[in-house]
Amino acid sequence: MVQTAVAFSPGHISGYFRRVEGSDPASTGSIGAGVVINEGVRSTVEPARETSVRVIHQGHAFAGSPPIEYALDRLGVAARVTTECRLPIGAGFGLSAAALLATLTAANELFALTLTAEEVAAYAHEAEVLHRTGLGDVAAIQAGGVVCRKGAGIHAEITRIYPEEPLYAISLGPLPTASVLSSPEAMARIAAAYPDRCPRDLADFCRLSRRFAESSGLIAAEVREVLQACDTAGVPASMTMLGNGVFACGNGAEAVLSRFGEVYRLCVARRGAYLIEMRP
Ligand SMILES: Nc1ncnc2c1ncn2[C@@H]1O[C@H](COP(=O)(O)OP(=O)(O)O)[C@@H](O)[C@H]1O
Ligand SMILES: CC(C)(COP(=O)(O)O)[C@@H](O)C(=O)O
Repeated sequence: MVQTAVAFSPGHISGYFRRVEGSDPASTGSIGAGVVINEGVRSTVEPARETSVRVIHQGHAFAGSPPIEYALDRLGVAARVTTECRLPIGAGFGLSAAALLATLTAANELFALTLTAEEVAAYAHEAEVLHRTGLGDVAAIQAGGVVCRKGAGIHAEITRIYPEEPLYAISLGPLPTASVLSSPEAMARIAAAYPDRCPRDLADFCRLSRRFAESSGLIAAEVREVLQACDTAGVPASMTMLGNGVFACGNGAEAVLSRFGEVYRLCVARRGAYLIEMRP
């Protein structure tokens, strides 16, 4: 009998977004653009009498993840879950969505729930919206690419391009997504800053994101310092939404960012969440 399922989901860097308020969680979300990245969350799921989640990041383990606990409950299953990631949590890399998608993808196989990938995404999206940990990340992560979401929710029209070039990112600390999504002032500035067009390529994505970040009022002093260094070096860069971090692309990006912290070299993901293995 199979006892363990392991799945992976890529993360997502949001560059710009606008909240869309629907009549229920399924129709609530955001429009906007972002990049699905090859780094994300690996989740190991085993059946258990009661659900528990262990989050492992850089050798440290933390207990609990309300969105995952909620989503497993919605599926009517109980499991012992271990998530692992290299990128920092709460830093705008869409890891809450990745953790949900990886865990639910594994749970679907482990418990033979026979959900389609869209149904898995629907449960993950609901958990994100209800816990205010994300709006458009799950919709984006359903497949890879530089993503432009033209409507809210997982069934919205989404265009994707797949550039080969890498992008680079650093984190200067967390910015809890719920704290921004719960602030009417911040949400009003964000709505007014929305650029209202899709990016043509990765450099265009960086530029549109930067214009949005500038008018959103979300740029903290330490993020500003990194962006200024990128400007001086002629490197297109912006802020990871929603985190105190910077992403940048093109020649020289890695060299500039490395002056401020550990640089993550990221590629544009080719696909969404997938099962890695089932083992006894
Ligand atoms: N790797 C992970 N494993 C399990 N839960 C996670 C993980 N990453 C985020 N979460 C959940 O999401 C919450 C943070 O959400 P958020 O600030 O949106 O992070 P991010 O910007 O990384 O998506 C965490 O408190 C936790 O409940
Ligand atoms: C920006 C955000 C609302 C949150 O993203 P994160 O902090 O990475 O969970 C995202 O879900 C979006 O709608 O674009």
